[in-house]
Amino acid sequence: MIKIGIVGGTGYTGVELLRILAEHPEAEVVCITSRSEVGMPVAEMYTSLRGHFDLTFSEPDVDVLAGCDLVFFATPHGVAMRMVPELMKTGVRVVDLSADFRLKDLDTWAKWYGMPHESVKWAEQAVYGLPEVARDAIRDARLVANPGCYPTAVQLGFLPLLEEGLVDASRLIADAKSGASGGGRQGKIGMLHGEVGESFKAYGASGHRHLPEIREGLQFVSGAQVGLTFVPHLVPMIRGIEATLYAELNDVKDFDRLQALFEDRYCDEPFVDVMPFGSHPETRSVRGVNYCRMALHRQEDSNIVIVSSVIDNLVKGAAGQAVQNMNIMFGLDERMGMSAPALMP
Ligand SMILES: NC(=O)C1=CN([C@@H]2O[C@H](COP(=O)(O)OP(=O)(O)OC[C@H]3O[C@@H](n4cnc5c(N)ncnc54)[C@H](OP(=O)(O)O)[C@@H]3O)[C@@H](O)[C@H]2O)C=CC1
Ligand SMILES: CC(=O)N[C@@H](CCC(=O)OP(=O)(O)O)C(=O)O
Repeated sequence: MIKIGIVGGTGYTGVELLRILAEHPEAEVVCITSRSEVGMPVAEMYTSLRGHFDLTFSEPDVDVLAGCDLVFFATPHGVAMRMVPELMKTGVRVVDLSADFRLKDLDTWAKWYGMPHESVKWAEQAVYGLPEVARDAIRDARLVANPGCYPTAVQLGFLPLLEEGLVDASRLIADAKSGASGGGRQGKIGMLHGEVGESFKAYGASGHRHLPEIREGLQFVSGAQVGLTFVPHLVPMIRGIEATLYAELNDVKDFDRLQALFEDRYCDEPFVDVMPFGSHPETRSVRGVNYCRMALHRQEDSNIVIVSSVIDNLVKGAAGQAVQNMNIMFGLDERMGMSAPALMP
């Protein structure tokens, strides 16, 4: 059994990790931390986990975490980069769900996250954990930077187009919408039901911290400079992201082969589902599961490719992708612990 530690176990991604790992046949959670709930039984705080875990929350402590094979950080930005250097000395492997190790350009990281990076060495060594791009590197990684939620939905949708150089990479548009659980569990006025319910708004339209992450990832696969307009929106639902993506084909004749291109690119990917041309993927079709489901569209004889891509922000956008990465790192079947279909309706 892989001995697992979770730092930040009371948050939304922490409890989602527990939900997935409860059914994982090769993983045992031995340590789960929360500074505010020390001594509280996990199953008392999250009654959905009654009968699954006999664990209590403890203080984050590197000496205790050192007894694990793998530690997940499900903490706000800035926490992992301070604990990882000490933890790495013990031989533990890490999957960080925060953004601390996602960017290679640390000046850009400091600009968007409002603090200097404190672990340059591990930022260099971390592997950006999008399995559909970096599976081989993830297998041997000591530290995996789990991609962000919007970046997962957006990159997977654009990937085949950019890898083949079929579109103008300087004029990409991503119009993305997220449920409120994307903002985490800590109290923020903007996330209250009275603020989010029966309302719908764009935010971060003049710049969001996921913009440089998406751009860096897409530049890596395309080998070209990427120009991206990315606008996130908050919708009155709890889970789910839908990203509508727009790209201009260099040669309009390529439209005829796009569906086959997407199907071929993802045919061996256990968690990417390319739907028939013209379908409309729904966020509820991925609720609670690790899938990215997508479909292609074209309006009349336009040269604009439209891709609609959906994920559950807490699963393929966070905890599920983190477990997928763990499975790869430990040589397990990537689907292990995540084979059930989504809840419907
Ligand atoms: N929500 C989402 O959809 C997604 C989130 N992420 C990222 O995952 C990370 C976790 O997100 P989420 O679960 O939503 O966050 P939450 O705010 O819901 O939970 C944060 C957790 O971290 C703990 N924590 C806070 N500060 C510290 C600290 N200084 N040291 C140790 N533990 C701390 C908290 O417990 P306590 O304060 O008691 O210690 C809590 O358990 C974030 O970086 C987020 O950006 C990534 C993709 C999607
Ligand atoms: C709806 C909402 O507020 N979403 C969050 C993004 C989700 C997240 O947690 O960000 P990371 O993927 O970088 O960790 C936001 O816009 O800040």
